Amino acid sequence: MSAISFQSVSKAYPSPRGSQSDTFLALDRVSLDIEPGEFFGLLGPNGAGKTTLITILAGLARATSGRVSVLGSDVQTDYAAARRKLGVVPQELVFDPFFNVREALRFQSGYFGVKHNDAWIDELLESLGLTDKAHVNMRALSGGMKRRVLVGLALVHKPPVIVLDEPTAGVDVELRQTLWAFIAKLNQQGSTVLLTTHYLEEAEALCGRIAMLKQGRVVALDTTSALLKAASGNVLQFKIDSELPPSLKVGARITGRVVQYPATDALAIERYLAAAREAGLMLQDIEIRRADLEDVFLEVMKRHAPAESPTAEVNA
Ligand SMILES: Nc1ncnc2c1ncn2[C@@H]1O[C@H](COP(=O)(O)OP(=O)(O)OP(=O)(O)O)[C@@H](O)[C@H]1O
Repeated sequence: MSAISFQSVSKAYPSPRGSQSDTFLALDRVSLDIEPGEFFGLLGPNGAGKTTLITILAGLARATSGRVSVLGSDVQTDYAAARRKLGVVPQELVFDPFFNVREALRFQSGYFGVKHNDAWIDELLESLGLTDKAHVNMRALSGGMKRRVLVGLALVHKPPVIVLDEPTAGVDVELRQTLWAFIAKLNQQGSTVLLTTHYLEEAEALCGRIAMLKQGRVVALDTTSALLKAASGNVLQFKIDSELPPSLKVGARITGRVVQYPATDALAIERYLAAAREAGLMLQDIEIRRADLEDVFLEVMKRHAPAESPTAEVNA
């Protein structure tokens, strides 16, 4: 039985541009099965549909069509069972301003019907670096601290499946490390983790398997190592003070002074460098590195070049 199963999930919203009968497909027949114990990454550019998929998984929105289940419990027809198996760390900082941290955790525990949970709550506070904030009102916490509490709230009922929607957005390096150490430990102990993030180095380090979404469709799905292997191979990287001639811009990614040129083989790199020399360019800090997940991501997104926004009629 899958830990999380999305079967041909579509979500249509009223089209922002069109007439009333037009719909905009935020998700287009997404099918994914995440196995128990996996650390799974869901990646995609802004607006790809990641949060929509997680919102449907959490039972907070209805899919227009398709089925979603958590460890065999359908999120619509068996909502309470599915919800109990799931711990969701939402992207937005939502919290009750009247509680202090410990009270919020106790309240959430009660919501899931878990009694005498103080030992686990203490462990959560400790693991998330919140012990000295236990009696601080939620209103008085910094953004990063609130995010730690959100993680605690999601885990308070010891769910076997943990969903993290951009948990490290706006979070300092220290908390990221604490958070990942804790989540990795829970994963090693058997929890399934579904993570969305824009920090691709985090996804590369943590996730065993990755799906990439674009415009509501799954455009890549494989193990992280297979995705990395299938990538171009190497990236030539250098800095430059002048403008690149148009011929050298083809296939290159330019960020300020830094130019990155993904290449399948050494010959392509040699050719590029020779052309740069011929053009009289002064390249600085030249290095050749292995393609990383960010290179793979950009390559996949480019391969699935922008299409018209998908519009379709989907049966409710
Ligand atoms: N309630 C809504 N009504 C209409 N359109 C919506 C609604 N919620 C999301 N959308 C649209 O659906 C698409 C997918 O949005 P979603 O938030 O799922 O993307 P995302 O991949 O999570 O993006 P991000 O990385 O920016 O968080 C976007 O085009 C968004 O504008």
